[in-house]
Amino acid sequence: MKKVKLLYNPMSGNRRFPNFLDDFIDRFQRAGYEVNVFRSLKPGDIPIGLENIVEDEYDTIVAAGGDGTVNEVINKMLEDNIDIPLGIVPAGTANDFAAHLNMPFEFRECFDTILKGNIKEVDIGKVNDRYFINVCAGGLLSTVSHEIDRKFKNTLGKMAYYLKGIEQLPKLKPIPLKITTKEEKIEEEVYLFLILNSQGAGGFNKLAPMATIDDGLLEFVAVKARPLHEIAALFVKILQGEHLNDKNIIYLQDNYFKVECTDSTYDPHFSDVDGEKGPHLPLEISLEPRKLSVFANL
Ligand SMILES: Nc1ncnc2c1ncn2[C@@H]1O[C@H](COP(=O)(O)OP(=O)(O)OP(=O)(O)O)[C@@H](O)[C@H]1O
Repeated sequence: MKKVKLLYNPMSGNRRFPNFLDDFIDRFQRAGYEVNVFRSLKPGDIPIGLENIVEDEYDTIVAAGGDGTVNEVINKMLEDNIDIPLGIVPAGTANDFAAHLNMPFEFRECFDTILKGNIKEVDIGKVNDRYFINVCAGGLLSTVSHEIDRKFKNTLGKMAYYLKGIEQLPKLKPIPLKITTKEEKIEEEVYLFLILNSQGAGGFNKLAPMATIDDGLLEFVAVKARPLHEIAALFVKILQGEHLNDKNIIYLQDNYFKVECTDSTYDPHFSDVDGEKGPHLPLEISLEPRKLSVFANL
């Protein structure tokens, strides 16, 4: 008999996933699977659900939650060399990575998509010693996801990110950055920078319209620190995915970036990694090509 391990975060998104547990078990059992379920009881629990997995014990792992939950799952899988295809159920708020894989947002349809078994090998980013699936960011807006009250996020969904973002605009503070890739070195003051594996983050789904998750490249997008009236129009362009040629944008593609703050007195806050708090600058970011097998609807 085949075996599937489901790990779910009951607090992700609008908390609806637990209502679909019976549907999940029903569909997988009918497809000939024995189902093993792990419920994350508290923040940081997810890796426990993948402890001591024996090689060949499972045929499929399914993670139901947002990007933060998926991040915890893939970190544990890659650290422990668990080479089992991963299905992602977009039960979070933004679900940027699942959106890029075109996974259906209706849960039952998503279960069926996983059962269809279309597997894709995807690139995985690494920031310092942690893996990320989707994004590593810093500056304005990147702390939004850490500051949003969970209730606010659960009720308002993606809108919560936008509202919190607007609330942060008056706090705009440039970060003096040095960005080093294999090819070039750039020094520039920026308000925000993102290093993306897929096309979007935080529900902005066209931040890096050229990105694909198996091209061996990460996309660096930064907004230069300029007076607000100069960059106001840029935000509309960003929503439409038409910002890459704008003079106030830095856009790079590479598989390695070093991001440093050039002013030692400046506190660059924390970075954001897949919507959760990440390390302080400096950041050393690399890409591991086609490192993980995931179920996709592409
Ligand atoms: N039982 C739990 N109760 C509260 N928080 C949890 C629990 N299990 C995991 N977490 C925490 O939830 C966070 C991840 O949330 P997740 O990203 O899945 O949902 P989201 O924030 O709603 O969605 P998205 O990241 O797509 O916007 C992680 O910080 C994780 O440690």
